[in-house]
Amino acid sequence: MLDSIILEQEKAYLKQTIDFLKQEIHKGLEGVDKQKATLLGIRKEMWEEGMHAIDEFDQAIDMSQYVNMEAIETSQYKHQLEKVMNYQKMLPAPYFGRFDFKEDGESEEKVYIGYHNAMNDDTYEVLVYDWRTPIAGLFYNHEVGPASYVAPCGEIEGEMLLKRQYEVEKGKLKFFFDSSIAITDDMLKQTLGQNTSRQMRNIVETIQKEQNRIIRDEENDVLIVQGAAGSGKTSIALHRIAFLLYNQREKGLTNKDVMILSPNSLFGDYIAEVLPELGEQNVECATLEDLFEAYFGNYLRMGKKHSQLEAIISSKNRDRIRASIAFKGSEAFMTMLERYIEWIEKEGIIFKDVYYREEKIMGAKELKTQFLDNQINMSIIKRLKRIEKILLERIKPLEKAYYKELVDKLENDSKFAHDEQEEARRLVQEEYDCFMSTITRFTRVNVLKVYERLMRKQKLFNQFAEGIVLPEGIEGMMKHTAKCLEQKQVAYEDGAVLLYLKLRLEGESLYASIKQVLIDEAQDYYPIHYKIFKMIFRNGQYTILGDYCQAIEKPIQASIYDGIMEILKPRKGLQIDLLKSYRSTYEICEFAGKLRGSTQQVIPFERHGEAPRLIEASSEQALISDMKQTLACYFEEGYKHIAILCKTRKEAHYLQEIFKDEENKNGKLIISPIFEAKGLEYDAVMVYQSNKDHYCNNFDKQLLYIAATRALHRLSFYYTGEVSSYLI
Ligand SMILES: Nc1ncnc2c1ncn2[C@@H]1O[C@H](COP(=O)(O)OP(=O)(O)OP(=O)(O)O)[C@@H](O)[C@H]1O
Repeated sequence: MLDSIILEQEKAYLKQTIDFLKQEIHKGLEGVDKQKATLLGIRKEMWEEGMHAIDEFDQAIDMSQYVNMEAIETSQYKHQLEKVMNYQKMLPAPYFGRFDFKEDGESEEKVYIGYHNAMNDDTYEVLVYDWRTPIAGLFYNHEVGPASYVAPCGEIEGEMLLKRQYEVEKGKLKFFFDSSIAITDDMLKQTLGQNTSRQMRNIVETIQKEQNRIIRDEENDVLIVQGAAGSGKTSIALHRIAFLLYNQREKGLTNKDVMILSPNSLFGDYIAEVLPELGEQNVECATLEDLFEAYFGNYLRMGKKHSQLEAIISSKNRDRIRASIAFKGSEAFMTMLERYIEWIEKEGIIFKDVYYREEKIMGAKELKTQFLDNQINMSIIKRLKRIEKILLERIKPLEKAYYKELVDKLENDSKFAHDEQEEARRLVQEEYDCFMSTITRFTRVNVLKVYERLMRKQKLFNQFAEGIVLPEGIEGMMKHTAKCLEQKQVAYEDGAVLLYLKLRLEGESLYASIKQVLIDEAQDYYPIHYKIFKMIFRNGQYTILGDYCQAIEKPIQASIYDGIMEILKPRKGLQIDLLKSYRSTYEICEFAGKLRGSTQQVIPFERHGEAPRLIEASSEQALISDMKQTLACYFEEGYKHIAILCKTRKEAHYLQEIFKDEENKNGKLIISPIFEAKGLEYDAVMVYQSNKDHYCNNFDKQLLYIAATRALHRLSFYYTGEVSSYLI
């Protein structure tokens, strides 16, 4: 009886909300049309009043009024349009949750939570609260009982009397339940049980308490999140952006002030839908390679991260490559680079007396004094540019005199039968070019050459290496690097060094306006990268998300985050660990736990499925045939995104050829090396050739961990010979 009354009440509220939304959409669309007409009118008038031909001061003042009016109207128009669009999006399911909250000393309030606010502008009644409002935080943070939240006016205390979740589809209430009496989170289980899609989905309706804390944190300038595979790090990053864009809009934060540093360019595509789904515009997603390009343009290209990983996995020299990468990214090497930069400043630039024709313009000593006079902390390159400018200023009168002298001379030369002035200009230019080529020998710095010099000159290198433990085979590494740099071949790890040197020598920040930086797959970066980020995003707050167990080219160490705070030096910083994993079934998660090279226990979400399978085959042919059979079964079971993961790109090409006809109209088959699947997920994963020879050391184990944790529902390993000992 009581239940049916509640059901009727809920149905009535849903109808009331939908009616309200429809009415507002209708009104809004009319308003938008009118505003559009007004705006077009203003723009037309502006044009007719001669905006295109302002030459009087008064006219400019008149015009500025039009410009202001136009800006106000445009902003109102955009706002109105946005509201209509949000309401349209809300129509099929205006909210997904509710709680009843009784603030101390006030009456009880029903708070419905949805993707956006729905407020009656006449009565100020809020029918639905945006999930990002302060009060909505209660929904994610509290069960029934005493509860409080921080509103702009301070902490509000009270009691949560009821907490309810809804499934509304196409405007119809399908079901709802009170979560205070639910033992397991049914809604989350249902969501996680679905198939994955090509693109990442939002998790607004089921954000967990520990995730919510990170999404809503506004206190810390640097927030480091260490989380197991599938703990929701990437999802959190995107929801955090949506939260910050909503809550800091008034402080002026826009999508242009936010940057995601992603592991590869495909990743940007994978997450592209989430922010628009949440009603926000996408933010820029860049890789380290993109940052490099922004600074070096077309002059230089750096190698891709994937090529680096491929080299490590496939090369016989993998230990040497690993050692070189680790060293070039280390604090120790940066100390050396700093010593080198100091040396360049003090001794490395050889100034020479400068002459214009015969006349001395500036002596070497004066040049050096000018250069070292650095009261406003200018970068080396800027100071050199300043010197270049001074020198050019000084030769200007001499050039003029020279030009005059030449014209006179040519005019008096009866044998000269051409245009004297043109000839004089040519000769002055010639002299100028000669002057420039002399001074630019010390006023211009080529970063590539600077780095190459360090790698080529052993004595110089040793001078800066004092007290630093160098890796074995350093001479070979230097020679190899110098040779590559000479040929303008920049490996991924050398790209970072060049970027570091460029930023330090030039001191230019192209991204100083970025206020929020989100770094995903943080375990892939070295101290040098964080120093680079600090220089590039000098005004940014950072959210750094990673899992040290998903490193590929370096050993598993929980300490990888230690240096980050030191480098970024936040006023306030925090590291949070996420131990619960949501992506995979309980069985897959447990299985993957064995591969996770850490003592940190991961807590699987209680969603059960088939245990991962190890399938032995007598030959390669049999193995492929087994895989084909399983693939067909997986498609049959309704899985839509299936991946075959292998160790190298070469294997991936081989498998792509073999499986080229296996594409299924019911789903998609993706074949890739494990390192390319990082950060992504599939309904089912099959791992090719997971025998002992293929996966034999700790780094291989890390690859297997990444592979296993990509699977949501099904996981199987195929091998011939003996299975890798890590899997049993
Ligand atoms: N609160 C949640 N509600 C619903 N789904 C969730 C929740 N948290 C995580 N998920 C789901 O779990 C999966 C893993 O999330 P995500 O990719 O963000 O994790 P991750 O920590 O970045 O993983 P990895 O380190 O493996 O890249 C996704 O399918 C995501 O939708």
